[in-house]
Amino acid sequence: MAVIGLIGGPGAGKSHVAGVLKGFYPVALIEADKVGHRLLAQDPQVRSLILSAFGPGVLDREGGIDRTALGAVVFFDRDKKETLDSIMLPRIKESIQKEIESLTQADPHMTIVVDGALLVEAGCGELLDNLWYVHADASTRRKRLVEDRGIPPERAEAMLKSQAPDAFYLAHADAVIDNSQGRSGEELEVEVGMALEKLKRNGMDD
Ligand SMILES: CC(C)(COP(=O)(O)OP(=O)(O)OC[C@H]1O[C@@H](n2cnc3c(N)ncnc32)[C@H](O)[C@@H]1O)[C@@H](O)C(=O)NCCC(=O)NCCS
Ligand SMILES: Nc1ncnc2c1ncn2[C@@H]1O[C@H](COP(=O)(O)OP(=O)(O)OP(=O)(O)O)[C@@H](O)[C@H]1O
Repeated sequence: MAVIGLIGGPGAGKSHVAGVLKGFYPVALIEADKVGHRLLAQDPQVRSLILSAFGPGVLDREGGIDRTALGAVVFFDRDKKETLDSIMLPRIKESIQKEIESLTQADPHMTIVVDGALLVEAGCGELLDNLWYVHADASTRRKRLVEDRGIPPERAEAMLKSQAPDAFYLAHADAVIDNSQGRSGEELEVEVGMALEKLKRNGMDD
């Protein structure tokens, strides 16, 4: 059994690498973004804290949290992003921990992959056996966010600026997966396979 965390900036390709892993190996996937979306949509305490911190401008017509509006506030203002992080990250960690526990109970030998940009900031390091930094240069990431994901350029730029620099990720990573533009699918698959092999050799997947 091993729990692998995938970290990296927006557009680096964490979800893409998670997809490669899931396509080739029997792994369970936990997506931290989806955990956050669920909390925003379903947790009344989260809704109330967000409303107090950011005001009614971040609500949609039905009274739910409008993620586009909330992103427009926090990606452009460091203090507000810190406020959002203080509300979300401890709860995201708690949900991920519960999910890991229930997956492990169902199958103690399961390999679990957790995809999340802010796993280190959320204190999830202690839940993970191995942390992989998915890396792509800033211009590739910018291009992917704008062209592949349809995010407006100013918002993509603000998202890139609101995350930690390369040095932070490198300082915490056990392995680096290079997902730059121009790498072939086969190269990426080999690199992912090698990182898994290394984990096995180090006896972390028992
Ligand atoms: C800010 C929100 C409302 C924007 O929603 P939206 O649907 O537009 O974006 P989405 O959730 O798909 O996030 C896209 C990417 O933005 C980056 N990102 C998200 N939240 C943050 C943050 N607080 N700080 C820095 N980058 C972030 C991540 O790389 C993420 O993959 C949303 O991302 C959110 O609720 N963030 C807080 C939850 C969180 O911390 N998620 C990361 C879990 S590790
Ligand atoms: N190696 C690749 N080849 C082709 N397309 C890729 C590759 N890696 C990522 N992409 C595309 O780039 C976009 C961003 O990738 P992805 O969603 O995996 O990034 P992410 O790191 O999970 O981003 P975020 O933190 O914003 O969730 C997606 O549309 C994805 O399909």
